[in-house]
Amino acid sequence: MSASKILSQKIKIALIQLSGSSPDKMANLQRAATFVERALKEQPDTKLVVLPECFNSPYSTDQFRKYSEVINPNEPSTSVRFLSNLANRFRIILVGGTIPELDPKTNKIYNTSIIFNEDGELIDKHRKVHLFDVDIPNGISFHESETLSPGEKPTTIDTSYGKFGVGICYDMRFPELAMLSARKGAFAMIYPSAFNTVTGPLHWHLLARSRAVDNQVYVMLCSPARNLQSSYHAYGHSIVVDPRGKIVAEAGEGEEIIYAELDPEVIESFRLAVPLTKQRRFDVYPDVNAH
Ligand SMILES: NC(=O)CCC(=O)C(=O)O
Repeated sequence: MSASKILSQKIKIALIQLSGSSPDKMANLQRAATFVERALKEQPDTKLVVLPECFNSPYSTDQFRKYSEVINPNEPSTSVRFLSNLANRFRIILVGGTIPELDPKTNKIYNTSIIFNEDGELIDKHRKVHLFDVDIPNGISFHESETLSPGEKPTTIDTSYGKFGVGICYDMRFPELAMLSARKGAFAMIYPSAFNTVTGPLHWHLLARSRAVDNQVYVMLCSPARNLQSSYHAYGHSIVVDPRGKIVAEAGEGEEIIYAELDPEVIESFRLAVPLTKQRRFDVYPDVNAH
């Protein structure tokens, strides 16, 4: 597939690094709306906006069920209705961070990203596939699986600009999701995220740049701002990396919006110069699925 088809035209994007969420869901949604409005005032051509992981609920395993919502496009829940209106009002594609999702059939809870088009339609959702379960001595212990269940499928979204893949935070450690989306022709991987202050300095930039270089796609990681009053200290540093592995925008640790323009020419020229897709040797590694 030619790169001009991968991304049909230049697109301006914004990542909103919101402060770590307060216990008040409605206040968190309103704050997200204020920042989206600010982004569109500062950069009126912005067409795609990303919010962080768990932007309207505490990032805490004992709180996920309490804040969970049933995601049903026919009966929109609080967050779905709010984000749908926001996307429609500003005519943007909105990757609405993540919210805890309750599946009413199974009573399971998922960490789920909901994605809206410019008309405010819920076009897809991604349930976090790889749960953040770690024990780092003298560092951090966190076990999402205490209350969350893992998603069961990769997610690639079709838009008027082309396709992008969605993963959630810890998902970025597993190259397979990005690889699958890239092979379907995605121009970018988007990860609403909330790394912590132990693993963030070690791996955040490395993983963003690796997924970009592996797949020659743009990579966007959107974090909450660091809030030392909350139980979980997010790393911040929301970041946009281009298909060459170059960091084109990066936030600090506080509340901030970062902007970037994704350019099909950057994808096309780098793929021509370093033609990885043509050079793959599935004859040498036939166990790796070519599709
Ligand atoms: N919210 C998460 O998935 C955190 C992932 C993380 O911090 C990591 O090191 O991986």
